Amino acid sequence: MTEHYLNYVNGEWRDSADAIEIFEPATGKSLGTVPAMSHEDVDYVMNSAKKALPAWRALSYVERAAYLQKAADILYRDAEKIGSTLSKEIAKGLKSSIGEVTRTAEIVEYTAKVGVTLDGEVMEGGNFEAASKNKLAVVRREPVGLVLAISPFNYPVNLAGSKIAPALMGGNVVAFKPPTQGSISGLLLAKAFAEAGLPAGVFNTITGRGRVIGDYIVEHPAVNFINFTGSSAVGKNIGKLAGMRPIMLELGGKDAAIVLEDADLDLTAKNIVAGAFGYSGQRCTAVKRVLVMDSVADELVEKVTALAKDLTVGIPEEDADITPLIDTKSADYVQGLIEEAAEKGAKPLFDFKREGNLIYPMVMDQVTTDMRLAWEEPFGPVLPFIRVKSADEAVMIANESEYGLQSSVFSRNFEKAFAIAGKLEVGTVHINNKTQRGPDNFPFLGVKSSGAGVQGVKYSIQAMTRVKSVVFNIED
Ligand SMILES: NC(=O)C1=CN([C@@H]2O[C@H](COP(=O)(O)OP(=O)(O)OC[C@H]3O[C@@H](n4cnc5c(N)ncnc54)[C@H](OP(=O)(O)O)[C@@H]3O)[C@@H](O)[C@H]2O)C=CC1
Ligand SMILES: O=C(O)[C@H](O)COP(=O)(O)O
Repeated sequence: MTEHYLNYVNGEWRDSADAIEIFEPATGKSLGTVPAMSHEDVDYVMNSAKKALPAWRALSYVERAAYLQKAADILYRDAEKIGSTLSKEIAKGLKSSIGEVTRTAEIVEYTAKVGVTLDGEVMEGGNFEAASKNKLAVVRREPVGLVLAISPFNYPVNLAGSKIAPALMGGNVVAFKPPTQGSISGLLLAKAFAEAGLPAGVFNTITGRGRVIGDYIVEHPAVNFINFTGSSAVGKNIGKLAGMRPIMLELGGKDAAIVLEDADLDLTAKNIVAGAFGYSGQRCTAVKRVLVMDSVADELVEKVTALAKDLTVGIPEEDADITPLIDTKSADYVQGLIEEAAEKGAKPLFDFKREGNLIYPMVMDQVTTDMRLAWEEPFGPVLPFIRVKSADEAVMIANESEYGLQSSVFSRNFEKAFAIAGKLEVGTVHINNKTQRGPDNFPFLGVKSSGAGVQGVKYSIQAMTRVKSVVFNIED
């Protein structure tokens, strides 16, 4: 018998009339069931959260930080337990899954530390005009209210913690909807917050299929801020439904690694392989295309292929580098991109191999801009090489993407790399390193179809709070 997990609402574990069964992607075995919340269940979550808001926002920063520190300690303690379920639920290598939980604990702990240093300010009207010299503004940050946090399947715990902790630190109450494939792990994360003793209603969970309850929770009038990570399609829909309410969207990407003639090719190859194939390419920040100068393309392709050949393929428990993709639809999509590119003349450097949803790593050379693989996000273990004649051509192709999450530039010429970084339409450029979100105190954002708003501990707290000024008019 597998376990039936419950939602955490208003300080209690609650069931719903319907349930969803969660299966392990790697084995097809049942991992347990979670409630499928109805609209009435959702209303109860939102009402409970709203009731808890006044007392929570009235607490001092140090009091809220103490709750977060407790939650972080519990997450450190339970990292292996939560990580082993997470590994099964989303077919992520066991070590990386435990690492995801530990990284979440680190974010929660750091949020508690940074939160207590964020001060308001006092402003003098006389700095603008002499006539206002008697006006003094006390500018402080206030919570936005009820934050709806929605995380994706590939980081169900970490991309939840990185929203929940800054929201709570800012004095907000939270309704957290984990991805369905990842909801058991999301509810285990909730257990840590529950054990930390947060007052009832401050933190709540909502499980249910996004396509069934997604629009309802997003449009819910009680919600004041939507903090979402996931696909661009769902994100754009949320943007439309949000109306005047502020949002944070972290969406898809097609991150390019631009490799110049003078790059250290060993370092470049190592970074490209780690960046492209980590968690089988199911990362928004994965290296999703290489734009390499013709003159060094052969050598780089050879080095990348040699490293990719050594990637281990298998099941998450064995910590294989490449594990089965999250579902059949995703695996079919990746296969379709590979086949279309091959039909149009791209050169697969390995034999295509697929067992169920397990796709073996694939490197494709001679990919050109008429192929879908040059533009679409596979979210799987396939790495296209596009050969270019100049840095300008690389920048042009990089910027033609509908996405704008991150890019890498590999070069020994720092000035040249810096100049290229300035031309790339993305949120972050990494010089001589793979694209990646962390360290988690850095700003993390996407432009164009890759998102809206800025994440990163301090930035997330700022995004989910707003300034309020009280102006004193002082008699002479
Ligand atoms: N830029 C970034 O930081 C990141 C971006 N991503 C992107 O996310 C995608 C993969 O994640 P995936 O989970 O498949 O993305 P989805 O967009 O399918 O789902 C993300 C979350 O949204 C929920 N959801 C689905 N439909 C709705 C709706 N109508 N309204 C509200 N919520 C809804 C899902 O629930 P349910 O599971 O129940 O459907 C899930 O919790 C990739 O495109 C990837 O690039 C991923 C991680 C980081
Ligand atoms: O979901 C994603 O892919 C993450 O936001 C990327 O995080 P990472 O670069 O740390 O894997």
